[in-house]
Amino acid sequence: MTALRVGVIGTGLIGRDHLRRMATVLAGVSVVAVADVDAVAAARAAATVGAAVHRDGLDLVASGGVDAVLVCSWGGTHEEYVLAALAAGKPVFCEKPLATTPDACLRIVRAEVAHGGRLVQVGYMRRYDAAYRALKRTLDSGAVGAPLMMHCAHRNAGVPASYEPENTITDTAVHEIDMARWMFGSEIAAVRVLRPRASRNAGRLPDPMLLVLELANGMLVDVEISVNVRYGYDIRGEILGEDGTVALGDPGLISVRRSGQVAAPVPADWRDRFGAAYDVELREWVDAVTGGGVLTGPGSWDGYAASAVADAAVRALRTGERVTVTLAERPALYGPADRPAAVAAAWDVRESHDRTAE
Ligand SMILES: NC(=O)c1ccc[n+]([C@@H]2O[C@H](COP(=O)([O-])OP(=O)(O)OC[C@H]3O[C@@H](n4cnc5c(N)ncnc54)[C@H](O)[C@@H]3O)[C@@H](O)[C@H]2O)c1
Ligand SMILES: O[C@H]1[C@H](O)[C@@H](O)[C@H](O)[C@@H](O)[C@H]1O
Repeated sequence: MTALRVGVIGTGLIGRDHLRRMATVLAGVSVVAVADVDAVAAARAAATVGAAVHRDGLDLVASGGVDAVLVCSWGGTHEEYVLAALAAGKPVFCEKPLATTPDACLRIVRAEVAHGGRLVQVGYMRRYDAAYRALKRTLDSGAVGAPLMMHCAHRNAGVPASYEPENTITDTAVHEIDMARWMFGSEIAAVRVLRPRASRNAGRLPDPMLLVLELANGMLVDVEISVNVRYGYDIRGEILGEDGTVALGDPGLISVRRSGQVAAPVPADWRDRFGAAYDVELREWVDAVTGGGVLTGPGSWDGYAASAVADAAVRALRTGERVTVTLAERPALYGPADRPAAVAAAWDVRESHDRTAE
């Protein structure tokens, strides 16, 4: 079998990490081209894998030698490259966010629908993380009963100086927004943002904050966002069900007991915490693209829905009000919204009780 020939646009932190992954971890894929507005960064990254450097991203997408594209540039540039890949009929894996506004995401959704089949996957890697997958398996088995609430924390040791206040939602909380839709098979209907006093490390950022997501199925998901905790990268989640709870475990591989204390390592950053998830994510994407092209990962619709919720949350942050989320009509291409069996069963029972009581 010939290897999938991939071009990577954006050779910053995650672009280089995916480059290394495709060159040294995954089979059946070869990075043949890179592009970056920073020509020095592009040349340096290309040299690590023996890839060609393209003048710009659009030139890379159009290249006959590139079968599929990875978009790892800044969020504001994603739309142009994803639309170009769709126009060329090439599969495209786009790092989150799919685009920076719901309208831009909808333009991608419409272009994909016009193409007539799924070509886009968005880099929401938590869906590939062993711990989140175990959480979902346990939930779907019915072991803790119908879910009522989920408590999450998303803590970054720090963020780049370029981080704008709304990036705490559009770049950071957007992972929990996607995760909640996937975990519970329900859209998010409304959002609120609460803020305690700011951390002395906050600078000009709204740090920390608490998002409260109201799901269409009646659940609440709360998310603490802290982007300057200094001590490491800390991702938490606990689901409260009607019959029990299930939580993400400690990601550290070891714990040390010494001098009357227990110590365990905290991941340094997202590469440390989610490295294995990115491996699975890209392996499944390469397998799907080379094995007939049926993409099952998060797609354009998911990217759009996450962006619509993030947009509402940014308004909630600015106004202090509860903001409802209104989604466009879901095209048939993306199938029916997922409903995990346990959730569907619980709500069907409740609806029939409600009807009996009337
Ligand atoms: N899934 C995750 O957990 C995860 C983790 C990190 C970053 N990301 C996402 O990946 C993207 C990149 O993040 P990063 O941390 O690697 O940023 P980065 O700043 O380290 O790298 C971005 C690169 O894109 C290049 N670039 C900017 N505009 C370009 C353009 N028009 N054409 C080509 N190249 C361009 C920059 O020169 C830079 O080298 C962002 O959308 C970010 O949200 C996702
Ligand atoms: O781009 C990064 C990345 O998406 C990480 O997974 C997230 O924890 C960070 O907050 C964000 O800035």
